[in-house]
Amino acid sequence: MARDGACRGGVVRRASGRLAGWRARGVWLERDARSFASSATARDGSDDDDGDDDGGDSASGRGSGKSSKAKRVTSRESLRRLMDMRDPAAWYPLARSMRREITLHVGPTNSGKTHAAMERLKQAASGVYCAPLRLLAWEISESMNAVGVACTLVTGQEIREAPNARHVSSTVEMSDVSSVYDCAVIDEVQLLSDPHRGYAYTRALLGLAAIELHLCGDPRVVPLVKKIVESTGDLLTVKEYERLSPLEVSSEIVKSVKDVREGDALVAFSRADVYKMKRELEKKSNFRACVIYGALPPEARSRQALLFNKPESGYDVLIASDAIGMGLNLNVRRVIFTTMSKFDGVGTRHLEAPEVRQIAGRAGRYGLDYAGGGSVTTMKRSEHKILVNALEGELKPLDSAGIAPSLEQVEEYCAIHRGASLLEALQALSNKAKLASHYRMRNMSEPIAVAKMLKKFPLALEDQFTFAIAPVDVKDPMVCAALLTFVKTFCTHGRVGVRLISLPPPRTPKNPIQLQKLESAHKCLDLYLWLARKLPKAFPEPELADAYRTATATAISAGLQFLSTISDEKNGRKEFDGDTSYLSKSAVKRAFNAAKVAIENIEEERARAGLPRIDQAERAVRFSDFKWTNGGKTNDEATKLSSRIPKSKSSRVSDAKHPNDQLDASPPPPSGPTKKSFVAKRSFAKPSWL
Ligand SMILES: Nc1ncnc2c1ncn2[C@@H]1O[C@H](COP(=O)(O)OP(=O)(O)OP(=O)(O)O)[C@@H](O)[C@H]1O
Repeated sequence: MARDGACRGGVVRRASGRLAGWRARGVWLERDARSFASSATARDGSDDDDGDDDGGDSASGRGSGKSSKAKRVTSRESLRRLMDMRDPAAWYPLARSMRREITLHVGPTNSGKTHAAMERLKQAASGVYCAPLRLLAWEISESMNAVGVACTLVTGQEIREAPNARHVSSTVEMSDVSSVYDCAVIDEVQLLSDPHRGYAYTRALLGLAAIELHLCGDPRVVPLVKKIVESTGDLLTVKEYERLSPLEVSSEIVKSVKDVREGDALVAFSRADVYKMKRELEKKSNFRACVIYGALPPEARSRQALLFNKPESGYDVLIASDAIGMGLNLNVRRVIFTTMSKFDGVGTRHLEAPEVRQIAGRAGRYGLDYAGGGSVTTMKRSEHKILVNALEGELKPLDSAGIAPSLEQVEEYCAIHRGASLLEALQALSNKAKLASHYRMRNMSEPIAVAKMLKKFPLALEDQFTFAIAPVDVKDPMVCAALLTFVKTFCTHGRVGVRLISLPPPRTPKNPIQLQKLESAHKCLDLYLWLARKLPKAFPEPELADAYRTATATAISAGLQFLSTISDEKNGRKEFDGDTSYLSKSAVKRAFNAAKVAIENIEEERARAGLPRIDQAERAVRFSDFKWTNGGKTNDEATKLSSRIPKSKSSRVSDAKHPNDQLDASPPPPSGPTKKSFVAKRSFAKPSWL
């Protein structure tokens, strides 16, 4: 209880040094809180084991039997407590020491609920905005800074500090539950129920220590939030909103791309379909199309949105996947569903009503050109009825919020079951934990699949856990290969250079295949940056990775512009006279040159410090032991990992929730390669692949 007292004292004193909170204390409080519930007993139990081994009991068979029975009882009790996750609210003592005023803003898309919450946030002396996407976290930090509210950006990959900032814009996974804020906003709170990311929303909702907490989401979330708030003892007010501009279902079916008009957004559900539609449109009409889909880096998505929104850009039509459903303010007149079905990793299914509403709601955005009224329709007459039903019917309320096992719980499980692996711990915690009826365990198929692959590596438990929860697009073999390369190099050298990733040449991509390679490279660099934040000593080149990432995103954006098959003459528009400097071929070259300069600077610094050149050793791994790409063929192990992810119904990943958006996964584990990892390395035999 002494620790509890310390936490509570911290509230009154008001936490200082918020960024330090992320870096050092973010996990501590959760760990601390859980220890009230369970860890003490577990630790005591294992200490007893040691005592018994060299104690007098060994001389007496009877005494020893009694003591091992006692140990078994203690272990069972520890396990029972560990598996009892019915009250996650108790994991956040700082937030529990307050009576927060929670306002739940609910309404359809484009009803001004986020706007209302953001107005409160701007007025507060200190605050935090928790975004569902990195793109949105960036946009909010920029818009806050633009109106004079200094706001720092925190995502899984980067921290951009604004001088004297008392406001923070972060992705929900990175929300800081260890500091006290005057105001906090959680956007798109209905994602509480998302099978993959819901746990991060639960953590933010239960853990944010904000005097005023604003939740924005769709009305389906009301009963669930009420239920959760019952357990926290906070004050809850629900505010309902109506759409600010009308949205009608148009009876006009868009039978072919010839019927497409300026301001239309065509929605398809795969990258291939997006490009197919773009080719067809540009062949048969005078329109040029922007594209937006989940695998595009946030910067590229934002630039495509900018081109589409600017009337003089020559890009009048948008072709997008369901990635447009969230986070972009798009000047859309009409949303056209090219299909009402999508492949979700298991099979082809009809779109669910909430998905349809989220996407359709992009038309007629308040404050933009078509605010007078947006419309929505389909390309197939047979699917029009599905659209109408999806928009008109009652929606089922959400009934459960996500929860995920933490590193501390995994460690505790392994302490109780001596010798248990990460895989066993994850499987047991995700299958056997006892939860209240309004919580459900996060879909663990991806971390479990990665944990299986990691079993053969000599890693400490904590490092294994970090790699297992790393945000990896498991559908992309190049990214899976990058993860394996990183793990292997980490085990052999303890230090991982960014140039292990074979970057495509600094050229504007000429076709969707070249573009796809750049997209994959961008995801690998994102992964490196994420790991660099968790294990900074082992991944020492975040600046370099960031320089490459910027260059790659620039090349992708330029590629998207130059991929248009339609000429300016045919388009009848003059060149976009806005800021296109970042899109030109020379800008791409400049960005790649900046990356080269960054490499040289890093090497010079290392030479001055008497350190060996980075990567000499890592290069050896890359060229001999591990071909992660070879003439376009991907590494076998990576393909295996990619194919091992069970395609269960619950593992559906909508393109709107593309792993690119999820690159912040899970709360940050303590940073730096742990001492334990090196202890572990020494105690393991040389791995067979060396
Ligand atoms: N009172 C207002 N004054 C000016 N602009 C507003 C106001 N309310 C909303 N807006 C603008 O209307 C648009 C939609 O608002 P907002 O994003 O808050 O809606 P929302 O209900 O959160 O929708 P979504 O869930 O689709 O993001 C935004 O561009 C926002 O800036």
